Amino acid sequence: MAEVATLEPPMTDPTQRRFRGSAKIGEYEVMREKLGEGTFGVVSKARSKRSGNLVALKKILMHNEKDGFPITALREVKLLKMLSHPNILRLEEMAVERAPVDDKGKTGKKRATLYMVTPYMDHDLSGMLTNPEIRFSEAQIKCYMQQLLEGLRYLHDSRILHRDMKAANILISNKGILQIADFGLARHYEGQTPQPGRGSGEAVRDYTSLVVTRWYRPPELLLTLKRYTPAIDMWGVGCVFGEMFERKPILEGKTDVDQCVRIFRLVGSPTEQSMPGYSDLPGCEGNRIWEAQKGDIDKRFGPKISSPEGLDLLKQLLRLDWSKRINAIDALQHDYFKTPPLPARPEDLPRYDDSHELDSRRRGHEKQRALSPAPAGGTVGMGPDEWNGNGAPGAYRNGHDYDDRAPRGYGRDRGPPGPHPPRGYDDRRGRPPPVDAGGGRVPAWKQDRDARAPPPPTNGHTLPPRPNDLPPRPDYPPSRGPPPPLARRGGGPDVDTYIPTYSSGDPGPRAYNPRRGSREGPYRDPDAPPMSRERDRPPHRDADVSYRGRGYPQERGGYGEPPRRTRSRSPERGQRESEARRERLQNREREMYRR
Ligand SMILES: Nc1ncnc2c1ncn2[C@@H]1O[C@H](COP(=O)(O)OP(=O)(O)OP(=O)(O)O)[C@@H](O)[C@H]1O
Repeated sequence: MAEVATLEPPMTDPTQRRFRGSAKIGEYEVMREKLGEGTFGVVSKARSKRSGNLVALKKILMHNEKDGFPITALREVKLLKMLSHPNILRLEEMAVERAPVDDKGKTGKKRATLYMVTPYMDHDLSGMLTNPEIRFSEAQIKCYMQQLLEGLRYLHDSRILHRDMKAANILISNKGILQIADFGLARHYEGQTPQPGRGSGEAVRDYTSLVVTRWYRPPELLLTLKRYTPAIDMWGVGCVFGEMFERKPILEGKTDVDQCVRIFRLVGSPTEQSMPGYSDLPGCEGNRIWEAQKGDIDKRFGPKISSPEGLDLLKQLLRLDWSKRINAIDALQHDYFKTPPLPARPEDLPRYDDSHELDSRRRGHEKQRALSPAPAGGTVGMGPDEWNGNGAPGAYRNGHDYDDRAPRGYGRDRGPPGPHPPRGYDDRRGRPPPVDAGGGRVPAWKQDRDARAPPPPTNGHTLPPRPNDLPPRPDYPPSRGPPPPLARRGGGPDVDTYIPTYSSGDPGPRAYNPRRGSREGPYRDPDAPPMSRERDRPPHRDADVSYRGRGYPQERGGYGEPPRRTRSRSPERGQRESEARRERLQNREREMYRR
């Protein structure tokens, strides 16, 4: 929360009404139950009885009542309250629905439900692009791009990283106004604001790299750069720009490895010239499968983007070198916006029937395709990390192999809409995910009976892709042979695998220095909570904590199986241990939410 408190007051737009305060939910009449849903909110369409205006009510889901108000929602509310710009969704007020009272006038343990009230926007970009009745003209694309860049310029100038730039988070009204929404992953950043002609500048501290929906995630985050800059949002803008021409996400990676392969296939494989410092990034070790990619961006987008200026802007947004990737200030000055057809005026744009991402999912326009989960908003910095060997496709969601039956959303999977889950699967439609006996969230892999436990974490080391993650053979030169054997390290199934842990005597990977990568000392994830004492102690086979955060030989069970216990424990001791473990996990989770 500290980072929010230190926010400098952003520039304000006097034409925007400011945050009002709180209202009662009874002041709104719900018109449509569900416009959209995410992990922390179900969004409904409503009308204000006071003003008659249409609004969107985002219900803040409390997955774990014990933990109180979700930190992501708190962040979102705090940031939105401070922001004021025509291209940023405005938070009008919070609406409260009091917990139902019983005969004695008591609410019991139930808490009030909170809603974020924002102006109703007729469409989101993802919904529009999957609506076959909507076709964008080039002037219209330019108009939307200009507004998107204006919004981002304002955000970055206010030292805010959005960290979840994607088409579903870009809202558009029938007046042609575009607004950036969903600040659940946004945060304040330290460092210089972007300056004209100077990219996004240098970052001054580390943040978690587990942000941004995979299909929109920039290569530096896929390779786990932590000292990142607003350039991560600019990559997302590039993806959205391309999407407006192809009418579907341009890089639909099924795993993080596959995502990289697709990126490099589009823009060329990284070299020290095109992406200085890439080979020092933690995610690069052992993953050299992309060396021969050339890049087919001209061939792919040349015919679709009619002007060379448009193609150039796309290339500058999708630049591998994050320090040189174009910033919003410069992008707005790009010749693309100065050459005919000139950007349309918002008020001249056509009006359409409402289009939301959820509608397109319902209409079945989305093909059955890979979900591309980004980290849970609430689990930023948590959860299995593919590069760390847990990276089964979909690992954020179900902790093991990619499974396109799984529902969207659990653990705030920030992927594009997916197919509906099978009956009986908790699809979180307004319901919280299952909780375990201790009130904690049940790891997704535990919810799915067929799922194996996730593979062990690897202390922040990069592991080569598992065979299932590998792209088809042509991308993997046979001369290289199969990927090297997996280094075994790390912990059990319910561990926050994002936290690097080392057994004694194992220095672990060394720290990455983003200023040309000197590697010094044991690597420690800056976003991780302090190491627990257990993890600093030498391995102890029997206790659960002993295999958590430590390697165990492959022959002991392969992926995901913890080592077998060799000594029996008394039930009391077992219970004590599991309570202690639960408490540790909850503390860790709380710590993670705080980041
Ligand atoms: N003000 C609004 N007007 C109209 N629709 C909206 C509005 N706000 C959100 N939506 C719809 O709800 C969807 C989800 O909203 P939002 O991204 O804020 O929720 P979320 O819980 O953070 O979702 P996710 O976890 O997928 O990011 C949007 O894609 C959009 O379709």
